[in-house]
Amino acid sequence: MDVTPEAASVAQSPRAASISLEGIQKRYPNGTEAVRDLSLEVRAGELVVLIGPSGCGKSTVLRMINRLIEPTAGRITLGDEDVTDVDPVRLRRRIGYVIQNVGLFPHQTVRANVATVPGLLRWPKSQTRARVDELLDLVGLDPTEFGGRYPHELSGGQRQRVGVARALAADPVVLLMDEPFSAVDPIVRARLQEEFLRLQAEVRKTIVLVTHDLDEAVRLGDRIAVLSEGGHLEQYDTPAALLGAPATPFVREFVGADRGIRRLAVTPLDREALDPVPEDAAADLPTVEVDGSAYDALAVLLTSGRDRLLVTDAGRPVGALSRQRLLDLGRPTS
Ligand SMILES: Nc1ncnc2c1ncn2[C@@H]1O[C@H](COP(=O)(O)OP(=O)(O)OP(=O)(O)O)[C@@H](O)[C@H]1O
Repeated sequence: MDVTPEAASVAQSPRAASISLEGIQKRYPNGTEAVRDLSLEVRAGELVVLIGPSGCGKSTVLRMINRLIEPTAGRITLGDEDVTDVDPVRLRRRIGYVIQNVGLFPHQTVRANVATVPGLLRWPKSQTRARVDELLDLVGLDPTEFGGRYPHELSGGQRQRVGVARALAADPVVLLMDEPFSAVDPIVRARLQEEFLRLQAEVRKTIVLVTHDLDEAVRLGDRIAVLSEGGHLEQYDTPAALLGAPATPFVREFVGADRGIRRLAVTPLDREALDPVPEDAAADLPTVEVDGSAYDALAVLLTSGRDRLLVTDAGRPVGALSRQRLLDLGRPTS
């Protein structure tokens, strides 16, 4: 039987649903047209980032997906189900929601916070307890050490992890995240992002994440939707395509003059593009592992002051890369 890549990804993640927005509009009662006419498809198991300037309608879009806000026109479907046909409270139990500063219940322990939705769904106590422990482990918090603490007894990063665990508790088909990592300092943020990518590789949820931070979008997104005022979709593409070929002047300006550097971070070291291992000088060249990015290779070159490096696979040389070749990788195509 032939299986399309999309069907295969659904098969591997039966608990993730695709999302489809068709001609969505939101006009607030005061007349503000926050979103004029937006159509967007998110595949099951995909992590899509919404990015754009302040006020362009990102949060409005996110909150229409779980019906915290009702669209004034258009259709939103999860899998093959129209969300307007579903009771909003039931809908929200199938959609995890993580917001900036997390919104944990301050007078409840970490365990009780994570158990919120299983509690509403009246899961048996033993099942809830097992699920809560499993999730705390999954987000890197030891349940024995942290389960009984209150939110004010945690660091910002730990609170953020509890927020993610809580959102995943009832195995939602979709996870919506609004600036989830913006309340922590840059170092914690980078670590949370890395952990989050590992977590996503394991749980493979359909995720829509809103951020202001282009580096975060490039690091996390399978695809990035760049929005301008009124929720207008300027470009919807992979990070490499977005940085390599901005589709409109707005996107070009938004991704900035340093997009070449950013692009290196999402450019893999293509084995086909490597020069042969030089027989004479290989021993004293600096090295980078082949599963790193072109950015990693550039960092090695800059630190070493050399103009060529050796690319290795588990320590064994597989090719060489010159500085010029490396810089060409970051050159935008338009
Ligand atoms: N309840 C509301 N009533 C009226 N206008 C609103 C309401 N909520 C948001 N808006 C307006 O809708 C537009 C989009 O707001 P939204 O919060 O979706 O933008 P955003 O892109 O998420 O912004 P930010 O990045 O600053 O969080 C803005 O002009 C905002 O002022």
